[in-house]
Amino acid sequence: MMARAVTNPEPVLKARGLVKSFGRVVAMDGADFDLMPGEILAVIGDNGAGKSTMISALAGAVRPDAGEIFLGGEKVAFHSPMDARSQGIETVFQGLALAPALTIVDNLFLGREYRVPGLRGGLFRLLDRARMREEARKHLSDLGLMTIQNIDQVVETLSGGQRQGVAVARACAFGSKVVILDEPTAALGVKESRKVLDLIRDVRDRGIAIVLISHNMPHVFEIADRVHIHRLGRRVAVVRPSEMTMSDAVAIMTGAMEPPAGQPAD
Ligand SMILES: Nc1ncnc2c1ncn2[C@@H]1O[C@H](COP(=O)(O)OP(=O)(O)OP(=O)(O)O)[C@@H](O)[C@H]1O
Repeated sequence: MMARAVTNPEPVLKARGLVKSFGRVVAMDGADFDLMPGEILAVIGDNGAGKSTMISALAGAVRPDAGEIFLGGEKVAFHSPMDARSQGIETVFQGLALAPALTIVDNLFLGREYRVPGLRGGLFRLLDRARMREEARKHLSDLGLMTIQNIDQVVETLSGGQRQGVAVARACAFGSKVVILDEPTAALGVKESRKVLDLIRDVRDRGIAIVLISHNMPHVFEIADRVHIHRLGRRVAVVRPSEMTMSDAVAIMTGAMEPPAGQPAD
């Protein structure tokens, strides 16, 4: 009988030994990270554990002092968030990166507007509004966000959940491989959080790998495929919600409990 080949898929995004100090504070102290294709990976850790610093390094917003980052198996060095974005890593930073005074369409295409073809677009930078509106409508309806009736609505008139929805739609609309969401439900009520969680699952089901940083353990345990536990600047364990209770995960996070033997599994 032939042995069945067991191939571990290559992580979409991977980091090894990331280090970053801010003066005397060591925010990352040899942090490892693995995001597998098509998964929702939650990152949890106490305040100050270094989650944001690690995510910022993966998103091109922080330059690590040491360590390596691999995208699709290739070593990368991001020089800016735009650089990471152009290689397929979209990040919705905490507090949202939407411009409140602009419309939904304008926000979706902010920084990557379509120009009309020819001289009028090239020389005079004329925007191709019709194309942007058509695509905005398509992205929002693909993600089941057509409850937002009017794509010309100004973002500041939307509810918190709708805004988060637009930010997520924007992040996954542009051929991304990875979407990083920093506390996407932090400011939301129960109903709105639910919509955003459903949306995150939909995005995952469309094949985009998602990193979800959250302090909300019930949310994490509801939607994450795996949970990366961060403590004192590094990964101490990766667990599956189906195999560990929430209180044990929190105990590992705070140092009250040792991580399971053999952790973190590579
Ligand atoms: N730009 C900076 N300058 C100085 N110190 C920083 C900077 N960014 C982070 N730190 C410090 O690095 C450590 C890790 O911070 P970080 O924000 O990454 O943690 P966190 O796990 O995301 O915390 P929280 O859950 O509170 O957001 C903290 O001690 C923080 O004060």
